Amino acid sequence: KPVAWGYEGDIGPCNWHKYFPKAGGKRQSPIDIDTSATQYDGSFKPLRIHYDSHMCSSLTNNGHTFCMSVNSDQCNLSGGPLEDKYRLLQFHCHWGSDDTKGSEHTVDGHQYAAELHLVHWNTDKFKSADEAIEKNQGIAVLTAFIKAGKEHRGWNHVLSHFKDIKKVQGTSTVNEDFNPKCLLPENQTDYWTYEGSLTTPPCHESVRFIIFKEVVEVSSEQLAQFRSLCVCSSRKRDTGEDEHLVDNFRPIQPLNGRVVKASFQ
Ligand SMILES: Cc1cc(C)cc(S(N)(=O)=O)c1
Ligand SMILES: [Zn+2]
Repeated sequence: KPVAWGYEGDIGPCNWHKYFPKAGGKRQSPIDIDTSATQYDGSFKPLRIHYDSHMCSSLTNNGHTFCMSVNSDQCNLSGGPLEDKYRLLQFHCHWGSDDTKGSEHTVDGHQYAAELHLVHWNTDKFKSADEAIEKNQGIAVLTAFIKAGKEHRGWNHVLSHFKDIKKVQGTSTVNEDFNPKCLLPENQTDYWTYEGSLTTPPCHESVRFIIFKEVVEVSSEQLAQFRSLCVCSSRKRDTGEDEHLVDNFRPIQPLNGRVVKASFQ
């Protein structure tokens, strides 16, 4: 029977380690990026992000976030700090109950309104994503910070399916021409990178994070749509309304001597 976990109370992040021991490990995510302590690495090749848009995908509410699964072998990531080729598996976001919080990583202590994770698995070293998710160098997550500002037209292609996944385990098939590359910032040469973990249980220490410096803008109304998703517990609050999925970000974790590299000076 899977162990329930969440973002508040007894099943919250402070207790994850009791059932998911990796959560108490030495290379956990997210972290604060202290820009005065990052180290420029001039050896990185250009990031190669090749996604096609004819990929069939489905959008699911897994009770912790929305997850757009992708099953195209044409969506690949390589270069930058990566030694191998990685394939896009899914993307999802983390957000907060208002625009002042929501990202998992922070920059010089600043928290953004949300954070996009494009999750890829190492197809050179492993035979399946399920295997890669547990292994060092198995996963690479392209990460973009999101702040409230002007509307983002690309995000509407995802948000338009939210009505089908309001309830937990709701799934919607997405067959339109949608290329998630449009969700990334224009500047894809300036990023920070470090070795960390899945930011939700089981918190496997298998992730290379690549975090773009440029912040993406979406409108406050679009952010409010993120918050409209309902959680798996969705136990009725005393007001009787469904609980909304809010603050699904993990607090920052100890750096434990890790160095965050920068692709820019
Ligand atoms: C549980 C989990 C699985 C995957 C593939 C990715 C993550 S995250 N939030 O670190 O991107 C979490
Ligand atoms: Zn994530």
